[in-house]
Amino acid sequence: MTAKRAIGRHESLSDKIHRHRSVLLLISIPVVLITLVILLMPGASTSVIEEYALKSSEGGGSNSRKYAVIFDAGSSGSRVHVYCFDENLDLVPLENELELFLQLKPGLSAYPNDPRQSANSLVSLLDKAEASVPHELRPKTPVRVGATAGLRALGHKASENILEAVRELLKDRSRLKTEANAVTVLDGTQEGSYQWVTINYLLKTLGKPYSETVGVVDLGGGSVQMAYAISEEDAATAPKPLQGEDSYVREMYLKGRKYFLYVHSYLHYGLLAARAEILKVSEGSNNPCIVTGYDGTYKYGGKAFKAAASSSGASLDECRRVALNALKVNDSVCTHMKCTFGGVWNGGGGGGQKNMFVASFFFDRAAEAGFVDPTQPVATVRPADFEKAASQACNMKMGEGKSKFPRVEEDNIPYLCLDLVYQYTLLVDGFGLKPSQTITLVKKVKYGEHAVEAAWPLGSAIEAVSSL
Ligand SMILES: O=c1[nH]cnc2c1ncn2[C@@H]1O[C@H](COP(=O)(O)OP(=O)(O)O)[C@@H](O)[C@H]1O
Ligand SMILES: [Ca+2]
Repeated sequence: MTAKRAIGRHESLSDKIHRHRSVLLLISIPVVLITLVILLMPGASTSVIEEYALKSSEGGGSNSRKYAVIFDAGSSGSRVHVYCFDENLDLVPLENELELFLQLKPGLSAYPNDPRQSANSLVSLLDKAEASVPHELRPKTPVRVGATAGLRALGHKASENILEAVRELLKDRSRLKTEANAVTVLDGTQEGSYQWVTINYLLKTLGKPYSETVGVVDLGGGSVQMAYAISEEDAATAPKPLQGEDSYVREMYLKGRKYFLYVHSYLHYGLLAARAEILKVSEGSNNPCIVTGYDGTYKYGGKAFKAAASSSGASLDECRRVALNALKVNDSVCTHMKCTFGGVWNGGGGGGQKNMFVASFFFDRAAEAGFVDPTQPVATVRPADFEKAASQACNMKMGEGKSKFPRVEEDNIPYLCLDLVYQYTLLVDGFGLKPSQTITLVKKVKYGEHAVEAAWPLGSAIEAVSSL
């Protein structure tokens, strides 16, 4: 042992290398090989650097992230959307999705005489929305509450009391930033133009010529909106709105381009409100739109309407006549070049109306009627598909509803003929689309790998963060 140690003490470096040459060879071969591969592969080493640079700018970029919390106080329910934008105003995922989206029923207008209770119905949405915004960004994050047809129909006093209670709730319970006018009843023009911005933003058509943008129709419960971009010349000759009506054209500056947007909202012509309008036409007697065998009452906006099938059953043709009557297509004066219905200017058509993205109840009823797949975000259909489904629904008896239309909700069975006839009539006789024209029914729009709700709050969020 001692001898060996003595030898070791006097061993030179070259002796050591010689003695361990096989081990050193074993280690050095892979190291040399890896180095060679890195040096020979073009761009390999720079891609490592780029990836790092990307990561570090993402880290720094999170300071320039902007969140927005938008409440959609709709007539049939309340919803909240939380979005996060980067410095280029692109949507950035929050956890796994591009937005936080939560909803509940009923809407604020279900509590017309109790503003506090109405406002408190938003508490669970508010708490979850606020929790999804990073702590330090909350005081900088705008929160907006936009109420639509439900509060519009309640009238100024009752809706203002509810909105005041909502303002109080936000002040007491939340650290989010409430700008002046953050809690309001949206006018129909705002609602329609936000919807147009949402869809065109998600389709990445903003910034392109107006004829490459798409038009939108949004069929809510209480109101329906149509919006599409028109040429500057057409905008210049737009008729003046009637007394008390919103202007027909809005100018918007988006992604470096000026757009002239034709937009109109029809209060009382959302799907649930239109049922009442159609039942009013038959004034307390039987109605040819009600499914054969049904005898009941339809409640809407605090009023009750007789909803009873006629003894001969529902009829597509007769229901069409009643729907045309309710829309006042033929018996209202059109003082403009061309009207939709109720004496409203139709916007003149053109390239911005070529592709129509039709949302909300159009998608939902088409899915319940079975001609659209509810698991897909969009579907291409024709107005004629609504008529075809209507003819089946108008020919069935109440008891056949579940087997003929397995996806229809129980409460909607008596009104399926009415709803589908109304939707067809609104598109074709109201908005003047051809029965054979293809339209896109839309629930969500794909944006990169994700899909985002096709609803007006994104348009409002973009406006809110653009001014920060
Ligand atoms: O964010 C959304 N995503 C998907 N569908 C929505 C969204 N918001 C509203 N809708 C659709 O609109 C329908 C009701 O409209 P809403 O309650 O908003 O009436 P309103 O717009 O006339 O006030 C819902 O049944 C639903 O189909
Ligand atoms: Ca709505």
